[in-house]
Amino acid sequence: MEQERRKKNSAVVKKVKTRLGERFDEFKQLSSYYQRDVLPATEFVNKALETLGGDMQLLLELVELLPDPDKREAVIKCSASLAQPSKRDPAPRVSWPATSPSPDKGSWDKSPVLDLRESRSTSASPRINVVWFKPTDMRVHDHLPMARAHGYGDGGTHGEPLPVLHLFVFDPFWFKKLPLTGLAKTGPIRARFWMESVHDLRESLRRRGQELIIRRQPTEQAMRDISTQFRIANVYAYNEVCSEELSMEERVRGVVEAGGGALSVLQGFTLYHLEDLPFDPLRSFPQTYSAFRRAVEQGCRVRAVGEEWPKYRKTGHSIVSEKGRGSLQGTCEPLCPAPTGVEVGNIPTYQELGLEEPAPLDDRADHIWRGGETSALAYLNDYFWKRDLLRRYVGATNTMTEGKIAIGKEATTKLSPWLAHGNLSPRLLYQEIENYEKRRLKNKCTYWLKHELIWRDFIRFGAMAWGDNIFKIGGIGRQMANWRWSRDQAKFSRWTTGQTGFPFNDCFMRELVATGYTTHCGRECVAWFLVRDLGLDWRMGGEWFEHTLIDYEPAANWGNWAYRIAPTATKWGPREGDVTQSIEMLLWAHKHDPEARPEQIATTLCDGSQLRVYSLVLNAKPARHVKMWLPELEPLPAKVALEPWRMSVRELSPIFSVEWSCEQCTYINSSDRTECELCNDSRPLSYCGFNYGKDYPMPIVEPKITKDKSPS
Ligand SMILES: Cc1cc2nc3c(=O)[nH]c(=O)nc-3n(C[C@H](O)[C@H](O)[C@H](O)COP(=O)(O)OP(=O)(O)OC[C@H]3O[C@@H](n4cnc5c(N)ncnc54)[C@H](O)[C@@H]3O)c2cc1C
Repeated sequence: MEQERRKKNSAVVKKVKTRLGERFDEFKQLSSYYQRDVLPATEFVNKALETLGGDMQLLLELVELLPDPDKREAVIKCSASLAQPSKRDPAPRVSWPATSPSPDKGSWDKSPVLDLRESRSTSASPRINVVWFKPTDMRVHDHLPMARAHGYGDGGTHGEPLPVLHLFVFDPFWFKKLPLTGLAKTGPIRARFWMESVHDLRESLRRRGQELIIRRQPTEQAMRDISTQFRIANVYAYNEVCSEELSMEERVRGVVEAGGGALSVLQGFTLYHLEDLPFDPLRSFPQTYSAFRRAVEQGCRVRAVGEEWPKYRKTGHSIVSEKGRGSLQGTCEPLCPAPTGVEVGNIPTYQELGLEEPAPLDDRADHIWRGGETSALAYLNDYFWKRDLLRRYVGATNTMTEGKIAIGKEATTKLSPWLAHGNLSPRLLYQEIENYEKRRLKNKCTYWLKHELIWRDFIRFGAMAWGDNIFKIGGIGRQMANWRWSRDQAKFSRWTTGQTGFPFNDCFMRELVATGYTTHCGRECVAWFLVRDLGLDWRMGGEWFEHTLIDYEPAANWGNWAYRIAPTATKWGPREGDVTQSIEMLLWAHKHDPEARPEQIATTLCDGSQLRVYSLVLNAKPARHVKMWLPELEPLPAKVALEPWRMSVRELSPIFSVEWSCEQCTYINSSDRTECELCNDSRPLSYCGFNYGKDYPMPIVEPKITKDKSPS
């Protein structure tokens, strides 16, 4: 009997689906609310009729699809009474949009404005829940605040079903000027990524019959405005760890509580849950990354993705991998209705945000990122499953394994912009690594990606433990306050524009400006150079990164500067009488590039320090990275492109190994030279059309040159 019913139903579904197209999905959504008791029978019938264009016959046919016989019967009764209009229930308190707003085409600024009612919240105003999305959680998968707002509590229980308003605010806070440099907190490249992410989130919600309400004003003001129209029962949001964001949270809490509601702040962003940590991050945070890693690896588990959502929990489909369903369907359904009568709001223009429109991303970029969960998941699928790159992943912070080079398009995942904006949940990424390990291969590379996510957690929980010290000149242990810091604007400007005359700095800085990204190795090179060699206030570097990075996240940026860069750089030098020390990078390059021979780089090593500064020069043999971002150095042999001062320092000869042959000074040792470069008193500063000092600047500080010192 039941089998027959199912057979009949699937025939009905097939027929009606073709006829109704998108409206069938709407109907399905409505019936899921009805089955979950979010909608009473009368309201379900009213809305279903609207969706079906008033076709009662069709409705009765579709009602047969409902599995629960009581629910079917209630609808049939209700439809009969609806035949007499006078008996219809009064209009529901919270109404629905007749159809989901159609996705914006072309410009995403033209989102429709729904009926805006000027009203003051009263006890009769509709009660709603709010999901407060932030720039760090722009997705629908594995989103705890969304689950809670839609009535899913711990263990998947069903809470009070209220209409849910989804909110994203372009708060002017994110675009205000930074104190030392006067730069906008968010630069144009990251702003574009945000806009794309917001657009994607809005589309994703619309596909679920929801709407993303967008505002451009202080967040607490946005909340206040909403509370003049609705009674806000609960605002659900992810937690913050840095002080300015926490202050914003407190202001929002004030507004919500004044209206009789509550702000529920839920733990997220990290791989591990705060409550699962085997130590109290505020009282006994591990002193070092290694201690942190050992503690979490031994003492806590990673919670499952989206365990709050019954449908997702039940099917357990991968939303990424080839063997799973590969779509977001079921990750966060069914949902409560959206309130209507709200101005939906547009995504602002660059001009409205006070920014210049950015040029398209430079095609030399490691990746042309597009913001949003859709592209994040597609990219992840591509990296893991289609191109199968995880098996040879190197990892951002993998600096100790000789021969490993963390520069290059495939050496690291390039997921940071999506992780930083919450387009991708770290738990989902972790789950996918485990899938990969089960299905394809488990090796050091697959582990290393988990290790990087632990780094990410260390820095984020660290920001809780270290507090505002990560923004202060003295740093985490306040040990750097009295170091000789400078704020020399001319030096800073040469650093930011990639004109210091040190290719290992300049290539990464130019890449950063053009793309919003450079590898971890690049970030460490330029950051160390700023502190150790230029002696500039490290917070100026921090601000530059904050403005420029496409993957900026406050804890990750300031935490890395305060924990990793500034203390190490000031500990090791420069000491009295020292000149540039970051040349150590060349030593590191040697260790990592099997093709670099000691004698090729031994001439420009720093003096003694074992500090390992990485592999800038990676791809050292052809100096690929340097030449890609500093095309003016293209005519130079690789060794000279990496250290152009070889052209001007007699002790560094032979500068060009190619064609060199002067034992007793008669040979023209390179193509355009008329005299031996060693024996010639006026050493030429041009080579194959390259004019040193004109095409590329002389070094901003003197390179430290230690002749004939081989790396240990
Ligand atoms: C001075 C400085 C500032 C930085 N600022 C940021 C920032 O604002 N936002 C940011 O996401 N990363 C920052 N990093 C960390 C790191 O450089 C980038 O996360 C990494 O380069 C991103 O490339 P990927 O996604 O290919 O890395 P992968 O090697 O693929 O790593 C996977 C993920 O692990 C995380 N991760 C890896 N290393 C770190 C780390 N040291 N700290 C925090 N997370 C890490 C990132 O989310 C990254 O996407 C900074 C590093 C330094 C030295």
